[in-house]
Amino acid sequence: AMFRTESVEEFYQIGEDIGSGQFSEVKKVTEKSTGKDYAGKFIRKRRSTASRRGVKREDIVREVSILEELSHDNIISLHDAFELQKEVVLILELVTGGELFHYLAEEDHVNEEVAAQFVKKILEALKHMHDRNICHLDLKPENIMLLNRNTQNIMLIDFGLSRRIKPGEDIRDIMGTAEFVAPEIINFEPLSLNTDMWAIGVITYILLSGLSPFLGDDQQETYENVTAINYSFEDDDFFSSTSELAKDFIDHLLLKDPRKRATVDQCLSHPWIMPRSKKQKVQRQTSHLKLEN
Ligand SMILES: Cc1ccnnc1
Repeated sequence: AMFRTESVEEFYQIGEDIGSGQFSEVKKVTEKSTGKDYAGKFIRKRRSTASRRGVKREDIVREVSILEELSHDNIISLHDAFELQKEVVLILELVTGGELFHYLAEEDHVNEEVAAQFVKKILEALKHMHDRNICHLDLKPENIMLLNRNTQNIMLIDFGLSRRIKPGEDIRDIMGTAEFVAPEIINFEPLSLNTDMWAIGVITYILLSGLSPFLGDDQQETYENVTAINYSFEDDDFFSSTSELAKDFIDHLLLKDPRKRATVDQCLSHPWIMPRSKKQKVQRQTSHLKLEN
């Protein structure tokens, strides 16, 4: 059996809230036998098929089996799992550097050198997944945590929507957060590893400018902006110092046809991520933080 059925409180001391999701709460927990701290993700089980609250047991089993298959420095590791009557508790590696989202809120936008390092780390974690035919399908700043404030070291933390993509199998039913979903998700067309690459384009755009490329006044408007690929770098206040390399990187990801988007390997060898010449390196550095005076 995948889940222990003893009481989690017998083995872990439950601490304070450190995060919450739609149907889950994350609390700091301490393993009694070792004194080590972890993150306990308490996921409410769906009580009946008619209900829309809670998570289907099979979806929790899928998240656990994907977490067990992955092993990478920038992907959260699973230490233990318990099943109680109303909920499942995943004991996850504890990350305390805060969400990339909150870092962005304080930093507004980051200079290209720093942004490129962040994106490279996210791409390395994503490569580990894509090489195993696993796609995340919910990449967004909230699901990316900082290991600590001063490095670009990140951790992917939430695999609730992740799927194994079997060749020929058709996945159409996933719906992540409007700002980050690819056109094929909105149009209920088949999803693929390339669906994650769209989200990398959106996250990079936000890292560089602090703006969300497709965000509208409501979800409907956001969806219209996404399906129309309605984004630009024209807003001079935010992109005047952005390099052509960075714009080229994003333009190869925010493409309607998933097959035309750069793959994770192509992104890792793009000159914005892996500058080949002094000139390309300088291009990345000349974009500077417009320091608010
Ligand atoms: C919120 C969170 C999740 C997983 N690990 N640490 C913190």
